[in-house]
Amino acid sequence: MTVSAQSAVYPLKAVRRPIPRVLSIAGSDPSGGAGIQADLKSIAANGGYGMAVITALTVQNTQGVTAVHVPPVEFLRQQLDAISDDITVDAVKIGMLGDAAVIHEVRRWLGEARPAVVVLDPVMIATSGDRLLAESAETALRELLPLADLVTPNLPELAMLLGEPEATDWASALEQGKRLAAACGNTVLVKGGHLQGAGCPDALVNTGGVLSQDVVEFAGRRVETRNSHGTGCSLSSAMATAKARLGDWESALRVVKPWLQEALIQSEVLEVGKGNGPIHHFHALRHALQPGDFAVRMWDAAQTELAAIYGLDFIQHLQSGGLSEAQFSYYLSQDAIYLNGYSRVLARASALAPNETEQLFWARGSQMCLEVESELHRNWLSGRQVSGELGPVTKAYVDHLLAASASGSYAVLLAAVLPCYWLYAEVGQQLHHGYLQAGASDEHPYADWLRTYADEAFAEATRKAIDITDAAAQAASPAERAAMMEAFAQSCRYETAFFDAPRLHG
Ligand SMILES: Nc1ncnc2c1ncn2[C@@H]1O[C@H](COP(=O)(O)OP(=O)(O)O)[C@@H](O)[C@H]1O
Ligand SMILES: Cc1ncc(COP(=O)(O)O)c(N)n1
Repeated sequence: MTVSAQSAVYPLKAVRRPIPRVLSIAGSDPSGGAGIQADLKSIAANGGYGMAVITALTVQNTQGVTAVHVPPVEFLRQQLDAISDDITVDAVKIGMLGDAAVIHEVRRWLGEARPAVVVLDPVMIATSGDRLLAESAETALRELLPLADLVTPNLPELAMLLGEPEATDWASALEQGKRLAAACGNTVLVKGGHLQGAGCPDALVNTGGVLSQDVVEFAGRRVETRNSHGTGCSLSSAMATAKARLGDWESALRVVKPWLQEALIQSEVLEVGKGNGPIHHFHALRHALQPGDFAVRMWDAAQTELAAIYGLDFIQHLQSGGLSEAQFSYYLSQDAIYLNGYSRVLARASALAPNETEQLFWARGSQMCLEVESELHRNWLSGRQVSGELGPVTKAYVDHLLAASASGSYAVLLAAVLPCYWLYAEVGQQLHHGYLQAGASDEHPYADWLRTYADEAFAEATRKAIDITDAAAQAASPAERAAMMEAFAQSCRYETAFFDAPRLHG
């Protein structure tokens, strides 16, 4: 009994490879949007292991091709043989071939290596209009077509291969596709990219009964973009990969077409070149957060509140010395109450910390809060008339921190406690700087207080707290990160409210 690749129980149409080894035989585009550079990205983005044998070098950017260099064909032979002598090639994509000698060499190799899947993108002219295949090589290219399982011409190439005028509507493009498929005995992917209109269809065409119908159409929306450099290269290498992974052309195009459409939609973010830019092959990849990224996001989020804090009467009057004694006393008394609650929350961060270093850091922070609290009572509040009653903003801020500590997420709790370090250190440094700029007068009514602000040890602790929170964000899930930003932003708002509370409640 021979083992068939087709299972009677499960509709497998061919042996499928989870990570197919896909070889691109194509030209190089140094700008990275087309040719082997696009192929390797496309193969990887579609789940394959990419390899590349270079047929030709181009001098190219998004604006066009200015020169082509075809290396000695003997060297091409060595590259091809080196691959097939060592590696099982599950699929091959053939792109720019340059001239007839290259085509003959690739033809020889295909005959010997007999890869399971061969996709031929009959590249002749680049999107920019520049020739990528010598005119004299067109006949050799036509003769190569029957060796491919799938041919992916664009409409001008389809017309040239048939020796007919270019199709200007979808129906005649499909008719041409059928004629080419019948002539070559393989499957043709007819592409609608060069037509006008809101739609951008593609179709698989085979008149030999290989597909579920002779013509299988895949509708698609046309993306309004100039970034179409390398779409044909990317499509053909993605199809080679997806065919080896999924087993049949229809399943392959069903996943590749939406991928390509999204790559066109998201191409704008790349900002590559002044001409026809590349598509975004890795649009589906969520980039891992790099160290420092989340700190930058938090800093950006804090800017509105920082500006609001600097604009507050309390801060401006504290700086100028015009702040009323009653408001300053209210601020100090609420600070003492707040620090007691904050100390408990930092103790909770210490309890949740994943390692001893962080455990110790937050425990020290917690202890420091209690020390500053008693210092406030001893040196600042003892001689003042203050009620010591819990104010509404202090209560709301501490409740918010307690809620964050009850969330059970270390990362969310850190995001909630961070503004008290960061914004306080920032505002404190600005106030201290302003005090020094104004001459650091001993006559300033709040001179003693302003001098305490330039505490390098607190600035250092703040930097450490930012780094720890940033690292926690890297380890967090996207949902947890969103909760972190929310908790951080809310604490920033409470920082502003805390500085404004003496005006309202003092
Ligand atoms: N503006 C567009 N919007 C959506 N898909 C497009 C667009 N331009 C091209 N495509 C798709 O890109 C692939 C390549 O098409 P095409 O531009 O016709 O070939 P080539 O890049 O070889 O000239 C096809 O799948 C086509 O449908
Ligand atoms: C090296 C090389 N190969 C192929 C193309 C075609 O690109 P497109 O996919 O835009 O038709 C190109 N511009 N450069």
